[in-house]
Amino acid sequence: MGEELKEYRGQIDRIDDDLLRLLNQRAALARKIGHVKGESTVLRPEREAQILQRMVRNNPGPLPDQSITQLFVEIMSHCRALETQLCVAYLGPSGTFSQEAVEKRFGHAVLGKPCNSIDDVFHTVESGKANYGVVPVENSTEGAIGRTLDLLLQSHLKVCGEVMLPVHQCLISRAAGLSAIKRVFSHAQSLGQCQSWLNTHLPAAERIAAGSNTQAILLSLEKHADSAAIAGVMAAANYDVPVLAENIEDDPRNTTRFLVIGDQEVAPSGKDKTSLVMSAPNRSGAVYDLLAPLARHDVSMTRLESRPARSGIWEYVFFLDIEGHQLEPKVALALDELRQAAAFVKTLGSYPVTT
Ligand SMILES: O=C(O)C(=O)C[C@]1(C(=O)O)C=C[C@@H](O)C=C1
Repeated sequence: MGEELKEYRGQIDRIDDDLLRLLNQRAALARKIGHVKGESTVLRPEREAQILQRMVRNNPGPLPDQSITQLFVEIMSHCRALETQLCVAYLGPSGTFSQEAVEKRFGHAVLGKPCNSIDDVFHTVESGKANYGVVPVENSTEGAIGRTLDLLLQSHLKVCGEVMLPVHQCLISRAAGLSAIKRVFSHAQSLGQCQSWLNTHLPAAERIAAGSNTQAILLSLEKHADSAAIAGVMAAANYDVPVLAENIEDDPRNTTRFLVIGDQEVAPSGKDKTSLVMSAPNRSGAVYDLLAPLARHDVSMTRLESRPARSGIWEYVFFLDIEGHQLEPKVALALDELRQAAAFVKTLGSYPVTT
């Protein structure tokens, strides 16, 4: 037993020495690439997506694909930081799911900049105080985040990527137990994601919407004997509040999709999607006419969301995600025809698909 352990640990030490050498060789190359790129953009989402796809495709195991992805996100994060340290704005404070989304996409070698609101994330990136921003755009249980859609319509920023984050909610409190809880604070989205659980386990508790889940924790701590908050485990740990119940979201597949926004047009990766927003002229069959060019050129639509246009009552704009990059010939043709059929079209960006 002792000999076997020593032998295996010896092998691990030799592999770690190799890894150390190889990681530094990789980092030195990234630094050289940084010099070749000069003043141009350091982050290349298409290249990072291709690296991750290739590593997953070639993964022989036993490490699961998800672990390989996480490891290479971190490796690229640290290599990228030798070229320049990126600043990424997100809906704060720290401990929110938005921060988790930043770490999932960019790794840990970036400077996170917590902002007070989604508007603030957009302003921070627009004014150059951060290189990128990460904003929630839809949740699988609660649907679209309207404010993000409205701001995408107004802003000159582009969508440079997406992050899918499984969201697991916890009931956290310093109260003695569930029976002591008279009120539950959380962001309206999180309260919505846990409605059935709350109806069953805390039917009499008042539900109070807060600006963020972290703010909800702070509010609940002011009256800790009879208050609770709904938030993620990371936020619970940050504030050292006991978790009374885990995975209380109504749908265990509950996922929030975030968008990466920035002042950059992303090149094709080979597996991309394009987000756009458009409005239809006010006549019968107009929406059908808008979608016909997509069907004609065999471009699949993965999402269609309508939103009040704010230019007139009962007028709408439509947010679409379509498969493919806007530079791919069939997508470009479909978009050209769409521009002729629509009253207004704005391409929000093409970016690599993630799962
Ligand atoms: O290939 C590049 O352009 C690099 O800068 C290297 C690298 C990497 O670590 O592989 C780092 C940052 C970019 O976003 C893409 C890839």
